[in-house]
Amino acid sequence: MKNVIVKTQALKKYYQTGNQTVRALDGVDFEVAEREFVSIVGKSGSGKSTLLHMIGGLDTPSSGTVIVDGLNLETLNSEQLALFRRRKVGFIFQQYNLIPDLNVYDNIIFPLELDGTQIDKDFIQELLETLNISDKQEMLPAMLSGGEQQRVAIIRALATKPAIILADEPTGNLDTSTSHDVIGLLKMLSRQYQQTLIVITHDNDIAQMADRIVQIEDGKISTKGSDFHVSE
Ligand SMILES: Nc1ncnc2c1ncn2[C@@H]1O[C@H](COP(=O)(O)OP(=O)(O)OP(=O)(O)O)[C@@H](O)[C@H]1O
Repeated sequence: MKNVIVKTQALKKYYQTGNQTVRALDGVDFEVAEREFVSIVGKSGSGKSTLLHMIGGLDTPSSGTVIVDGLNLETLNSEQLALFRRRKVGFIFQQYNLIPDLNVYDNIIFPLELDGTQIDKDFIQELLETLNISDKQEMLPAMLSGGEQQRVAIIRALATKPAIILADEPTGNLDTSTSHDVIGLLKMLSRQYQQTLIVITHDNDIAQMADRIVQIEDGKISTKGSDFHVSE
């Protein structure tokens, strides 16, 4: 039995808009094992991003518990939560969120500098080479294609050596073949560096690349056809 690195219990997130309550998450019990690659699928508005935000400590639950790598996020103050986000988790979003005025290399090391962390230059060069972008490290993001920008965002997420990578529609802006390449690389790197990978996707082929697919429906983990194991 593998160690559980992410665990949510009776997790709820309700949003109040006017006199309407949106039950974005409505009782989610969810576990991810260390080094597992899980894809999260479900219709638009089903609660996928909300779940990822809770796991990443980007937002707080209405009720329920989120435990990541043995830390109950509820018990962390805002400073500890910021450290948790910077050190434990690597985020990759559909929008690459690169800083336009910084070149590729400086974008990658930006979170490390923010955190005052020692920069492992060899590791960054290895990532740049693996993702075939080392010749572009002095370029500004605007000079890169979408796929290249997303590869930079992936390196930036991996550079801090986080235990968990959380990716929200990371290939939503890319064509199908680039998307599959990018996820293939992400999967390979997460294996290589023994990271846990959670990816939200609308793309069935990408979902199938995971060890396990979890389906969210109306803020709950769907019981039909979900949580099945695609591979060992
Ligand atoms: N800040 C907010 N205020 C009010 N409602 C919100 C807020 N954030 C999300 N919601 C609502 O919560 C529900 C779940 O949203 P969420 O973004 O988690 O869905 P999703 O499955 O990620 O959708 P998509 O695939 O379109 O990104 C939706 O009905 C959404 O409108």
